[in-house]
Amino acid sequence: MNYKFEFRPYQRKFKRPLQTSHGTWEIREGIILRLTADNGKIGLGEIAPIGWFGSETFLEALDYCRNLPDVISDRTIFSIPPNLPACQFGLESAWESATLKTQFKSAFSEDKTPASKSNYSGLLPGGEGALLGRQILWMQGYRTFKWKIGVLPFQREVRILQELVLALQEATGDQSVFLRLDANGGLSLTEAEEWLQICDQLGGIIEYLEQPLSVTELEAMMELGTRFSTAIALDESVATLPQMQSVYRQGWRGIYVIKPCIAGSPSELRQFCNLNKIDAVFSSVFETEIGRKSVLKLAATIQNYCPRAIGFGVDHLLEAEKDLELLW
Ligand SMILES: O=C(O)CCC(=O)C1=CC=C[C@@H](O)[C@@H]1C(=O)O
Ligand SMILES: [Mg+2]
Repeated sequence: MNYKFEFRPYQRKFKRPLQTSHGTWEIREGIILRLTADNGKIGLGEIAPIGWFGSETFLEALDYCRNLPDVISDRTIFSIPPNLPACQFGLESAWESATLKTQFKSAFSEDKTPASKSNYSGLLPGGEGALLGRQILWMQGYRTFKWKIGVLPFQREVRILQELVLALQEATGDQSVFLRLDANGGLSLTEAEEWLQICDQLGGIIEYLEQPLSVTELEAMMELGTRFSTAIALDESVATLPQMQSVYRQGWRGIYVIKPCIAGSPSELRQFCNLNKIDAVFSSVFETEIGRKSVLKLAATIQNYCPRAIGFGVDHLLEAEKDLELLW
């Protein structure tokens, strides 16, 4: 089958530059795709790369799209090179929505009601902003929160964490509340041990410590996992499907924070998760609702994907989305 191929680059500003231990991120650049099948059916998809996180760069993705012909075949879509995982995800997702009839009932509803937010994890502002940010997200219905650490000096962050946990414990009635800490690979082994020691003393409210060490320290993170009760989750170490497969082969059976939009082929990702019963938490890359819809569709087909909140509580950090229909 052949498809008319159209694409439109977009930009979306963060309200405040996103601080991580990789640096600051001010503008999310991506590409919206439209495939029109011979029978007139249309499929939308999104390419939302994060070069510094492990996928191709935005410019590499744009260059790839510019070199595609106006009409592309199934063969082209399923032979995108593995060094372009965000392109693989975007094009295959658009193909799925232009060809597959399956509707899906996602466990993660898209409506903005507080109840639906309980299945989502809300990303808190870095540093002291987390305290006010938590109150705002709490009122919106979130009960799982993520906070980036390794941004301020250790002692200051520990003090903020203690205030955050106290506020959460006071606010919590009978509902379970979780806090995720994300170090973006920026801690030393000693700092990671100190953080895990503190987490273990907080009585289970810390769901996991995400990517405490750099991607080259898998063995050290596996060893940490045997010494502390707080779970460790890999993120940068499993940014793409080849990395997930390599880490699984090396014996990682802990949590995989999966960013489907930059991981690669959705069908191969589905197979990897279902075959290996991966303890997965799907995570946003600050894509638009087109990319998010593709991810929710994928999450609905991952058998044991449900118990953990999905890391898509990020919209509040970005400027309002432009109406993507106006791109055409
Ligand atoms: O995973 C989430 O809950 C939200 C998304 C998120 O935290 C991230 C998205 C993209 C890059 C990073 O800044 C960050 C992460 O490291 O997980
Ligand atoms: Mg992370």
